[in-house]
Amino acid sequence: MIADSPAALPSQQKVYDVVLKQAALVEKLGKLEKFPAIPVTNRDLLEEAYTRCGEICAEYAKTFYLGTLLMTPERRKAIWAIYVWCRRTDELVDGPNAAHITPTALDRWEQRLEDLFVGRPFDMLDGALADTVSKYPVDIQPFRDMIEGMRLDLVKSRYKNFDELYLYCYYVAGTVGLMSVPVMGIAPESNASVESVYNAGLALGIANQLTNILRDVGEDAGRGRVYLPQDELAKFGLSDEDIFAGKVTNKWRAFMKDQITRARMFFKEAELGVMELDKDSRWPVWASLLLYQQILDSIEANDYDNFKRRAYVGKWKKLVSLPSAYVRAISPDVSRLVPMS
Ligand SMILES: CC(C)=CCC/C(C)=C/CC/C(C)=C/CC/C(C)=C/[C@@H]1[C@@H](COP(=O)(O)OP(=O)(O)O)[C@]1(C)CC/C=C(\C)CC/C=C(\C)CCC=C(C)C
Ligand SMILES: [Mn+2]
Repeated sequence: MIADSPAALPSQQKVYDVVLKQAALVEKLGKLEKFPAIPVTNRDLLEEAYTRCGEICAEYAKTFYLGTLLMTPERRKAIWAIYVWCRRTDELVDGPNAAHITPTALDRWEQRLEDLFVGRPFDMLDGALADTVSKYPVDIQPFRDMIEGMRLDLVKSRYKNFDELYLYCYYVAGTVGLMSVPVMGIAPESNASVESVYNAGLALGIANQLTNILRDVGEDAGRGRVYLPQDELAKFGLSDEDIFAGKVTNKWRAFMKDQITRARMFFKEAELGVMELDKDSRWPVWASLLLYQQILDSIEANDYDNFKRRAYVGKWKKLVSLPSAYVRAISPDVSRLVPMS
């Protein structure tokens, strides 16, 4: 779905405005070139902060961490800093202290974000991100929007239709694409428009989150949450009761097939953008794309039982995906985005 087409959902149009703003920022600053870093008084402390970000990343997301090792040292550190901020944001509503998190706590977290963007970090991990955002054309809006997604999680547990769900997925995951593209960089030889590459990054985030949602249906239901479009459930003769009953029926299989098809469409949209990224950033992105897509295959292999069985990608499959991602990353004949006229 082209986000600026008349058929696009209202939330897709709203998110596309953010994409255009991000792309304009890059064009204003030159094609993803650095702008002057804020002065750092203690370089050792900053290096220590980045190292800690790398350690956290390795602890929580081993495969992804391995992928980042192929990026240039500067870019890898920046991606780690962004990863850690996202992880900490998600932990606020999903971590051990989640029960104590109030909208006020999220307001305070947002204030810290505003401060770090003007060079006043609260702690050393914020310091790493402050340094990153001063070096790359990363805008604050996707970060604010991710916090907005966490706010939504505090008050909302049902989604009327895909329009509402799309906006949620943008907030918690599409934003990650918009934060990462300016660091990963667009290949100097790319003819694609900046906004089309951002759009592909956004699509990868949406695809990943839709996949997460489909994998975690049973787990989320256990917490009273249904991240599935209510109108689409109804179309297949299903309701919340069926989700809580957790029985795999033919209606459920048919519904799931539809949802998986949509997630795959977003992956396809994302694939077009990967080859436009800077050469050394492509491999980790391909790796994450291939790994996440395999979760969808695994849901199918489980005969759509995402109530009691958790779809996962085994160690060997993960390992095999890495060289396959590498081959894609270096092969020039993968379909590319067409330049905008
Ligand atoms: C052109 C092109 C294709 C560029 C690629 C752009 C790019 C790098 C996109 C990344 C997309 C991505 C990895 C999105 C993350 C989506 C995600 C799974 C979000 C999760 C949200 C909350 O969901 P939930 O609570 O339901 O999930 P859990 O049960 O908690 O798992 C998140 C957990 C939000 C927090 C996100 C992160 C911690 C991931 C941050 C990742 C990065 C900054 C690095 C991305 C880089 C690469 C190379 C993949
Ligand atoms: Mn989470």
